[in-house]
Amino acid sequence: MKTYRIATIPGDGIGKEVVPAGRQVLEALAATGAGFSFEFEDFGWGGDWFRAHGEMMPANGLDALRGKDAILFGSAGDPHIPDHVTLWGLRLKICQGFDQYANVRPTRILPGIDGPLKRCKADDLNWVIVRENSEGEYSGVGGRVHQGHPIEAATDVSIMTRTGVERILRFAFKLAQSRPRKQLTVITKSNAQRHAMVMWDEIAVQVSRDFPDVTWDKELVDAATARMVNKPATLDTIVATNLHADILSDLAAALAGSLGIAPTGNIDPERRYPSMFEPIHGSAFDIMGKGLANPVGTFWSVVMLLEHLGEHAAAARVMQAIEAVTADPSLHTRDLGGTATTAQVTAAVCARLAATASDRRAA
Ligand SMILES: NC(=O)C1=CN([C@@H]2O[C@H](COP(=O)(O)OP(=O)(O)OC[C@H]3O[C@@H](n4cnc5c(N)ncnc54)[C@H](O)[C@@H]3O)[C@@H](O)[C@H]2O)C=CC1
Ligand SMILES: CC(=O)C(=O)O
Ligand SMILES: [K+]
Ligand SMILES: [Mn+2]
Repeated sequence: MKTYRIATIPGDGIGKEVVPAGRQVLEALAATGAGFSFEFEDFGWGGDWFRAHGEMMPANGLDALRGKDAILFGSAGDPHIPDHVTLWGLRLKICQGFDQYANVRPTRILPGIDGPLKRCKADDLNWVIVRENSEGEYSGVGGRVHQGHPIEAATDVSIMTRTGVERILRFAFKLAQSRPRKQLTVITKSNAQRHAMVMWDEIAVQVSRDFPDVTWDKELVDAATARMVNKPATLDTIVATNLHADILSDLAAALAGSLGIAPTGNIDPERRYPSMFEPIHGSAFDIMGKGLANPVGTFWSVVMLLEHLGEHAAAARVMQAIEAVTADPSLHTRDLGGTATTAQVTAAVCARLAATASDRRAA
């Protein structure tokens, strides 16, 4: 029987609640005759590790992850440590260290969930946002001088390389091609940002020639927000820069009902390194430690993890279990207007997996 080696990194805040819940779902899946097993290794990196060791993860931490089949991540962000220290010290260190350049963020309105758009039917909103995850606005290039003086200056330089832009556009065209509508929207800001974003548009034209069956269009990012709200059905696969897609995907999640539902994969498409799966949300300081976190974003990330491992039947089973649970309003957490706890939703998804396993045995 195949055993997958999975690293779990809960990190901070509600990451410590939703990652153990995600692991429970994977264990329930394996226990119900999935035909494979998991070997988990948990890493206690994050804010607590920082307080003890002065760094968010060990300097050689990537070496401990390198041999894993996948990583399940929670969140980096601690109320008592600056956000740029926590994010760069953990999540971005892993994403950049393992060149996980494609950040894939699907959004759908799951059964039973009441989205905020009154004219949007559930079927009208079915998107995958592809976020460039290695460079652009989050290259980490820049500096700060004369701190505290009137002449203080600071820069965050956005770096776009032809290699980086071409590989993410190629990934996005390929993903669009694999979806039924074969439709891609390339989002930039190439009116105001007249260098790198113009290069991005030009490379899009070049890459599109290799995908003649994909219908594609361009949208500026400001107009794209309005289109997401007013004409959601005109979008399918979307590709955008690191910053733009970060923002658009939180909007997408909210339009589909809650930030707590949305999943993501930080993917190395070439499979040189392990890929990392996480809910798109952060540490949620306002609800951490209360058992209120919606674990669905993590469970859907687990589905993406299973897809990445090639376990398509198991992925479909977990997705069906999630949808059966969202369809029941008594199992909605507070962000969805319900009263269920993280533990109750997790137990319900695990029970559903057990039930479908016995259905399969009976069949
Ligand atoms: N991938 C990562 O590691 C990320 C880390 N962060 C970090 O997290 C910290 C907090 O960031 P915020 O901007 O407040 O964003 P956030 O995503 O943590 O929270 C925004 C709002 O959404 C709610 N929310 C988020 N996830 C939820 C869930 N699963 N269930 C129910 N409600 C949920 C929160 O309660 C809060 O009201 C910061 O340190 C930030 O840097 C933020 C985003 C991603
Ligand atoms: C850091 C962050 O906001 C994200 O990865 O979505
Ligand atoms: K996260
Ligand atoms: Mn974000």
